[in-house]
Amino acid sequence: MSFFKKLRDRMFRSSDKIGEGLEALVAEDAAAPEGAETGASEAARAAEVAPAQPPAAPPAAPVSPPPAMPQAQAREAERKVEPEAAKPGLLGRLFGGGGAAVEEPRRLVDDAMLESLEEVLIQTDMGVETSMRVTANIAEGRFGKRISTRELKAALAGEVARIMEPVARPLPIYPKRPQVVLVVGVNGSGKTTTIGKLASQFKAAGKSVVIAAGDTFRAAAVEQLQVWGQRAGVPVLTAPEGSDPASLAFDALTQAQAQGADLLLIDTAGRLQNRQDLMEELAKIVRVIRKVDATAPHNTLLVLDATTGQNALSQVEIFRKIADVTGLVMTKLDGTAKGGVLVALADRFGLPIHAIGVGEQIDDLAPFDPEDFAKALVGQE
Ligand SMILES: Nc1nc2c(ncn2[C@@H]2O[C@H](COP(=O)(O)OP(=O)(O)OP(=O)(O)O)[C@@H](O)[C@H]2O)c(=O)[nH]1
Repeated sequence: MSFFKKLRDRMFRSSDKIGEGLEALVAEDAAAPEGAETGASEAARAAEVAPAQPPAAPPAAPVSPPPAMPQAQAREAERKVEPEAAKPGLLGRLFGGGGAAVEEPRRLVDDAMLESLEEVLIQTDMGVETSMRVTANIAEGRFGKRISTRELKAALAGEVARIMEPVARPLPIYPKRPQVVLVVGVNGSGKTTTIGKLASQFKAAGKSVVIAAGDTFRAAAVEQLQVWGQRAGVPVLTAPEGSDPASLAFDALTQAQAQGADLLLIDTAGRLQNRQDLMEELAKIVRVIRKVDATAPHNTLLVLDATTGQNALSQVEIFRKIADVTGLVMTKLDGTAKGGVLVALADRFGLPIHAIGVGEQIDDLAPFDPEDFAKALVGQE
């Protein structure tokens, strides 16, 4: 299965939420009583969009309404189109061509519609600021026109992809051996799983990988890494429970160097309850590994759990203060209604998003593709 298909299938809750929200938003207007929303200011705004459009005279021929037409006028034109659309010719019906004449429901892009759109986006955890910016961009050039769900989804996917494009960068691979990747993030965000997946994928790509189980406070995390290591055929260096993670990182880097390994992945603890301790622990790991290689760590990956929604934003803020975060991995995009938080993250911090996780298996981690993500997020086929 392609990763896009998997992403689209598994991001069902986000896509459902946005997709259904957009359909409801368009349908709302289609179901509204004729002319109900046609206020003076709206007509004026619509006229502003298309100053050359004569405001009152309906078109003589039954053609589709020009998009910038005031609402009442547009509806009038639509009514004239309907009888044609409802009666496809015999040949058309025989060969299934009749369906093409069925008009898609459309909604006027006005203030009320844009407000509803903003709400739909906020519900997916895109955040207020980003939702407002995206909505404003959607409005540009479309205000006063009538838009279908399909067009709205395409426009939205385009906007999301545009925001995400600059941050979509795979984990950079340097000629430096071993390349040291420090992996940070709160407990349960998916650090261990991500390290396991990365190790397996790099190993499968022919790289030699070493893992350091630096969360020495959680025996379960160490065991989990050992399982991943066995599965991937990658050595996992461990230390006794409660011992100094910096000392383990030092040993691991020395060993990785001696082995001529390509990549050293260092897991870390994620206890944010005591931020000061964690800060000191991470700073010490960095200090100590720099005794072996002054340029290490070459990447500091922050692993974020998509299901935490807006909380991911504050985690980035905190971890940027305690570690020199160079890139993000977003896990658990499967089964969350909060996938929009990735857009907020990109918009707010501009940190590279290296990979996304959509499940617990090795191949459920893939480089971040902005267009696939945007399409999956808005439920576009
Ligand atoms: N559905 C889903 N589950 C995931 C994904 N990534 C990780 N998980 C699960 O999330 C849970 C926590 O993942 P861990 O990798 O243990 O997280 P951690 O950050 O290492 O947590 P600690 O070991 O407590 O520090 C596990 O049950 C994983 O299987 C993902 O992309 N999708």
